[in-house]
Amino acid sequence: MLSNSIYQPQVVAALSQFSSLLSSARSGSSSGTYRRVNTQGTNRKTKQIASQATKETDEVKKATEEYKMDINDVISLPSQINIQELSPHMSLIHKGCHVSHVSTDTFFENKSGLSEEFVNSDVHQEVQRILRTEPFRKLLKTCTNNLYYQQTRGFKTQRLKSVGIGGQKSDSELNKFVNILFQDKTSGQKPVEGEKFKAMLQKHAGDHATQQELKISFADGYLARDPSHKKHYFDNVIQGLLKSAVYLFCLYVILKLVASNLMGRGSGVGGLSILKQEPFEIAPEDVHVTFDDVKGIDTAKDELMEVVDFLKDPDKYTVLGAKLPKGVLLVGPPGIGKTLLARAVAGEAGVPFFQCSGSEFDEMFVGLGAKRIRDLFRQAKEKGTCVIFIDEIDSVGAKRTSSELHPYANQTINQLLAEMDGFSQNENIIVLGATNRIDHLDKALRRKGRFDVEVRVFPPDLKGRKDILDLYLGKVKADKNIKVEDIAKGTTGFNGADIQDLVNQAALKAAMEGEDLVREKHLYWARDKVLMGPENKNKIPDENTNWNTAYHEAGHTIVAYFTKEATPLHQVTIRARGVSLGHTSFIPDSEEYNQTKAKLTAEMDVAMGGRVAEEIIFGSDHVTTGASSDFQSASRIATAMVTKLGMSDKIGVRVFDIQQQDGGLGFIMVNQYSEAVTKEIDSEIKRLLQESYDRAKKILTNHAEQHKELAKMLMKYETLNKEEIKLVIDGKKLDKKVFS
Ligand SMILES: Nc1ncnc2c1ncn2[C@@H]1O[C@H](COP(=O)(O)OP(=O)(O)OP(=O)(O)O)[C@@H](O)[C@H]1O
Ligand SMILES: [Zn+2]
Repeated sequence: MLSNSIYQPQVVAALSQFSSLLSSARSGSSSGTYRRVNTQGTNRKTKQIASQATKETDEVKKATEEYKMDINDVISLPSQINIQELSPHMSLIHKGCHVSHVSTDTFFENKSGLSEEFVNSDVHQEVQRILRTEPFRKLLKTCTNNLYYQQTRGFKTQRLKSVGIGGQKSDSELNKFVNILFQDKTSGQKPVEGEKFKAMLQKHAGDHATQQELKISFADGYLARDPSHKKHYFDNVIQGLLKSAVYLFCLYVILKLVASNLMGRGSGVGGLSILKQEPFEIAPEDVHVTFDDVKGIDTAKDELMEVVDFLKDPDKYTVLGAKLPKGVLLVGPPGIGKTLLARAVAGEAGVPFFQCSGSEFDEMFVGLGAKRIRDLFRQAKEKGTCVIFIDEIDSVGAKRTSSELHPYANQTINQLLAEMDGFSQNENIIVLGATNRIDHLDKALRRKGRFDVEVRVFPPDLKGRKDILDLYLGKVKADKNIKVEDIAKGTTGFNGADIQDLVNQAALKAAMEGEDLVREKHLYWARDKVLMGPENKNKIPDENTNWNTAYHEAGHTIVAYFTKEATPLHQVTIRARGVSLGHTSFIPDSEEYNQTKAKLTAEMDVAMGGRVAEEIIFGSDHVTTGASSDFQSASRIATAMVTKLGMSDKIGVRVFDIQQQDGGLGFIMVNQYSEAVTKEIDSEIKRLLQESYDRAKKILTNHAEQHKELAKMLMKYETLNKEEIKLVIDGKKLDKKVFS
């Protein structure tokens, strides 16, 4: 890619890890309370909210695009009003949030208040009725949110506050406006002021901007009359007041606690009854998850089978005197399904489930973390047989500290150890702990009788990803012809949460396109989005940049096409996405568990293709900065080949622990080794990169015509799939629908 283009497994893995990190950060529970979990998972909730938000903006966008209303329609609105016609009004209002309003007083002299007759008139009633209907209010909410947003940003604060939805006009002004426009229908009079309004518009014929503002004012007038907006506004006020009250209360509690600690009263726990929180338990009937819902991590599932069996029939084990582990550690990166597994254990066994997160035991106050642990285990013990799940156990069970600064940090962990030691024979409690940093855990936690079993959860392999895809595609309306295996091949490094997200994104896209089924193209689209961020709607407006991108990407493509060991091409595009201007993507034929020297070399050659192409076409003075990430990945491969993988004959198989102090940019810092060795390593890396560059150059020189043709086609069609790439390279005619 220009800047980001090549899907390398490592990059994919890093990216997917990053995205699940993000999602777990977003969905992280607030500390201080045991989470009551529903089986949908917290991530799901965040996603729902996110998709809701997209929908609303889209609706507003659509309304904005649809604005085609003739002014005559606006004026006769009261008699033939319907929701479709109102949507454009909303868009006007939406725009109205940004443009400056023209005061209605400027246009109408009549300044009397709203008459009683008018309030009782059919017209008014009808407008009120429609304003209260659901679709309209939904749109309205988006707009009001926008207004409140402006308010919080400090724009026009006072004025907006004084009118709520009404924009910049005061309430009485708007009353007047409505009154002027809609004459009492009962008297049979035509809306005379409507005529005035029309005349006013005609007066400004040709001055589109003023007309627009007039219309905005008009639509505004409608809205200001609906009391429900005020309610919305006051709801916000009330919410604000409530919030302040809560803050004040918290402040009071904290001050009180600090005071009681300072005065040496109580143990520091006694005074905390006010903060006491009962852990939430999830009843067996609420834990709907079973092992069938967990795919792609079969080894971990198998290992936990034993635990389920024990929970189901403890006597079978205890009769023989067999002891099952009290604690099982689930170890693996975020988003891989550890929480899901734990829930499935409880679900399969049909026993109560307690879930909490290690971060909830943070030592806010002396002894509070330990107390929470005690509470949790007390409740669990009352149940007899159950599963306790402690997510992020590293944050409670991190290595104990002897630091003067954290004299109480050990209390929580000691309490946890004591509780686990204290299980008696008839308490069939299994504690599952999840962590992705096992080396951070206190050794004492992993001793016999505590968390002495470790279940490693690995990212799903090809079959695993296919199973997870099947699972989630089964939950949406999907095209039966989707080649799921191909998608699975193209999602190396994705974990369960990523795949769930991918299917969800694809379904959203399909819905947005008005399709009846989720199709393969939506899944690929979603994959690219998950990997590289959202697509830029428009082409980069600069022709030169586009040509540069086209040659650069075509360069990667040609080198990949003519390099035997390179990963097969999937598609090439010059449509910008996230930070990249274009990219070339690849999908391996089969899952790669190991990389050969030839494959790594091919990967470097392909990475070089972009810059080499720029140099050949535009000359060495006109190469761009867009190849930096290509170089970065090539350098990383070369460095690893020389220092870690024994793939340089000159250096041999010795592994060098090189400290890269530049975040892996490839400009390495070598420690501990003699200057001669350092030099040799350096020159080997340089040689590998140079050879790669030369190979790429040779391919592009030999296939100059095809390279140029491919760039041309990219300029024309923006995106080419592997079949189309082949057609172009084979010199066949390519004729496909041109993108807008
Ligand atoms: N193997 C899987 N099979 C099916 N769905 C999965 C799988 N892995 C993850 N998911 C989906 O992703 C969501 C998030 O996964 P989960 O919370 O279990 O991951 P985790 O490993 O516990 O991550 P974290 O460390 O961030 O808590 C799950 O609720 C589930 O919907
Ligand atoms: Zn590139």
